Amino acid sequence: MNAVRLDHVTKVYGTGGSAVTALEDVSHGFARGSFTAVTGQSGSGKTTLLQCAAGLVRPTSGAVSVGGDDLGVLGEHELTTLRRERIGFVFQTYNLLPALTARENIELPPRLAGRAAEPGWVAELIGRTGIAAHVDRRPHELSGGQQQRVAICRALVARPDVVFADEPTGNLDSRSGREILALLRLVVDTLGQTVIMVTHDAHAASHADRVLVLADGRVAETTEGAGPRPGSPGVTSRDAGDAGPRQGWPGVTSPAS
Ligand SMILES: Nc1ncnc2c1ncn2[C@@H]1O[C@H](COP(=O)(O)OP(=O)(O)OP(=O)(O)O)[C@@H](O)[C@H]1O
Repeated sequence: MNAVRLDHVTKVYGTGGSAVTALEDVSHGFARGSFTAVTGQSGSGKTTLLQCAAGLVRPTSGAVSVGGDDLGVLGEHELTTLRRERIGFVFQTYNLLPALTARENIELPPRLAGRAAEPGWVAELIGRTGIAAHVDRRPHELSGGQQQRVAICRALVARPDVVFADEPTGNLDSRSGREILALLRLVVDTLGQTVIMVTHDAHAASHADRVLVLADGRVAETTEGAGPRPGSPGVTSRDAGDAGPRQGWPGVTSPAS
């Protein structure tokens, strides 16, 4: 079962002589519970793919589905609702609201949808991402890595079908970047979450199960099974511990569990 599927997606910006084909006939299924990195040179179409897959940009032709629902038949209002309720976003620049505390930022998506956040789930996310001591602070009082953990909690709070991460480690030092990648890995392995991450960084891509390499708007290469699982040499217990609780999340206490 795919969380997200693109079928023959083409996106052309502009018309006539100034037309740019950013994506050309891209077909790909992103399996539920998988971690995919989308990589490729600048201008290869990574952001356009993410925006089409997330319903932010409509393809010129082809179809996109999220959780089995065809985005092409949805109006703007329905698309906005789908993005809010079924898609989580993590950005390079965190995009937290500066006037709100970390906790208020995390609880914002359900509030915007007119619902209260689930207290147990919020508490679990805060605990698991290791930010319990910081939740009453505002974003400017947090480090970049802490802000990105808050952003990951916010992305997960509505239990979305998929989380899109756009260069999530781009603004972080290498240690914080490693911790965030380990955390995204845990989110996939322990919550069964689907993560699609756009990145320039080959090291970041190596945390994924699958790497999609774009070139000139096409899928040039797909590499399977690149990502390390918790307990494997690629994800050290130190990385995983830094990303969350020392005991690990349920189901990741040992590689065999
Ligand atoms: N809104 C737009 N209008 C016109 N052309 C655009 C628009 N957005 C992207 N493009 C063009 O589409 C192509 C793909 O751009 P895209 O941003 O998807 O690539 P990218 O791989 O994400 O690049 P980068 O790594 O530099 O962010 C590029 O040639 C870009 O100039």
